[in-house]
Amino acid sequence: MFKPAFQRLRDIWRSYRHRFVPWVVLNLSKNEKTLRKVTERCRDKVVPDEEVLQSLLKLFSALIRSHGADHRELRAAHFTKEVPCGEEEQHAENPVCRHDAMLRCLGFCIDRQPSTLPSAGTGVFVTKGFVPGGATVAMYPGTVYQAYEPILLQSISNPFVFRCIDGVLVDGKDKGISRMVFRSCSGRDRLGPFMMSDTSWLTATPHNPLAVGQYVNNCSNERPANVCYQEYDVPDKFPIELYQYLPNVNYSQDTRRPLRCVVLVSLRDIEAGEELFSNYFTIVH
Ligand SMILES: C[S@@+](CC[C@H](N)C(=O)[O-])C[C@H]1O[C@@H](n2cnc3c(N)ncnc32)[C@H](O)[C@@H]1O
Repeated sequence: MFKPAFQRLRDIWRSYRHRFVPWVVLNLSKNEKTLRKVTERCRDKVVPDEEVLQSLLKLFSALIRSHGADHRELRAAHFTKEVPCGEEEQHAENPVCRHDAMLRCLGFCIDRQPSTLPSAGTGVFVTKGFVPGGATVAMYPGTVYQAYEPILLQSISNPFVFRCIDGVLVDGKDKGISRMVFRSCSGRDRLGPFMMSDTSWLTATPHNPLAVGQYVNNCSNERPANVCYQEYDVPDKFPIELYQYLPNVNYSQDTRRPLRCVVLVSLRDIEAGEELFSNYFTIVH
């Protein structure tokens, strides 16, 4: 009698698609109507991986072009003494340029701002343009831990640990030990001149403007979800020079599987000024 009940409980717990423990445990009962139910794991993807890939390639290629163009323009200006020495790097890292690239390529901009929900801290908003349904709106940055890898220290009081459907964890906290781990793994994986991940999501001005998905707040009965999480494994054909914009890195160098990223996809059209809300609880039957 006891065993089947226990097993049922264990199965329900394991079937939670995404868990931000312990916030989920404390808040699930208040927001039961917001549970997202999916009948099969493979049906959970709102858009095909190829569409996610095309959006990322479009944005990252524009970012790399605008970065190069900034450098060229500034170098020229520098020679004609229009730009004082030392400002070149500053301009090339200009967030306005990156947001322009995003607006041109994807048709919208997103950014962090204080949430519209009381006591929910920071949230993510569409600040310009228009997001059509089915668009890749944001990325969830962080260190990727396989299900069997230890994360105990990093997970203590950490509301940014995201659990994928297969038990892979992504630690998106930009402070403390989580920050140190990300920076160290990112430095380790550098391939000659190529950076294999982007550490700038740890700052207020990420080079990849999509990499703020860890700040998206949970929906409520009054504020339904307008985005959802979707796993995305980086394919072999991903251009090596564009890895520098990926905000994820494997905790272990020996991981023998494609790099796991998590993207947020829009569930409907979203207008400028709207806050993004995801669903922290999804049950896969
Ligand atoms: C992944 S973080 C999201 C970013 C967070 N808003 C911040 O400023 O750090 C998850 C935490 O955000 C807060 N949060 C998310 N959704 C919320 C909601 N609907 N109402 C209140 N707090 C929320 C909770 O504190 C939760 O532990």
